Amino acid sequence: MDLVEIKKQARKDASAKRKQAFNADDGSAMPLLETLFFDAVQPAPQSVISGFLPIGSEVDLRALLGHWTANGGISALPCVVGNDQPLLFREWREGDVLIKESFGTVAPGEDAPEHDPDILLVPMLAFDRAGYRLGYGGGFYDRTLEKLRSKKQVLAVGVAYAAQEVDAVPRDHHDQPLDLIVTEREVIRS
Ligand SMILES: Nc1nc2c(c(=O)[nH]1)N(C=O)[C@@H](CNc1ccc(C(=O)N[C@@H](CCC(=O)O)C(=O)O)cc1)CN2
Ligand SMILES: Nc1ncnc2c1ncn2[C@@H]1O[C@H](COP(=O)(O)OP(=O)(O)OP(=O)(O)O)[C@@H](O)[C@H]1O
Repeated sequence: MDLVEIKKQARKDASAKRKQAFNADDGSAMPLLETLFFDAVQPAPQSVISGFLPIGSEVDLRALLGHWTANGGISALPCVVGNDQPLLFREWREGDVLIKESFGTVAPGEDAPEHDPDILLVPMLAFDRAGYRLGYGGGFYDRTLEKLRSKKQVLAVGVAYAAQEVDAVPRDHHDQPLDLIVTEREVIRS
């Protein structure tokens, strides 16, 4: 099997596992993840934190991002510019109008200020303890982290249910490792 096939199978397995974890969650997972994140990272007040709005069984960061903006911080969401382009990030607070993009995601409109985030909360299907992640396969976060890391210091934080851990994510040369992974159970530093 080549890497593309291996990744495809891994995505299928990971997707099923994530759905299970999502369905088993009694509502306690996100508050636990949020507390672990803020305790571990202690973001400077001026930090821009990017998250994402959940699709399917992804972790739901809305409360975390809402608490950050309620405390005076800036939260941002990813915007897809093109299939082979890095993501852009635009400021967002609860209640702001969102526009539909391809891939079943929504994003802030062009009137929302653009930011290069200092801390990126990164969605994933699966992760391993070395800090590697499996996404949907668009390569969006790999491209985005490569670009941002060449410009400034950023902290890439993978967020997921603990059950999404695997022994080793199949690795490509362009895969950008995460600095930190936070689940409802623990913080993993790679
Ligand atoms: N919530 C969220 N927003 C995000 C991402 C993400 O992974 N999650 N992205 C990360 O790059 C970017 C959008 N890119 C995406 C690329 C592919 C798929 C995708 O393949 N979606 C599945 C449906 C998944 C589901 O419903 O569980 C599909 O279309 O089959 C989604 C987003 C930016 N915004
Ligand atoms: N830095 C990069 N420059 C050019 N192409 C890239 C880069 N990173 C990834 N790609 C391309 O993106 C595609 C998908 O990569 P990969 O399987 O690692 O995605 P993923 O990490 O699962 O997805 P995502 O980051 O969108 O959640 C591959 O075809 C790869 O060639």
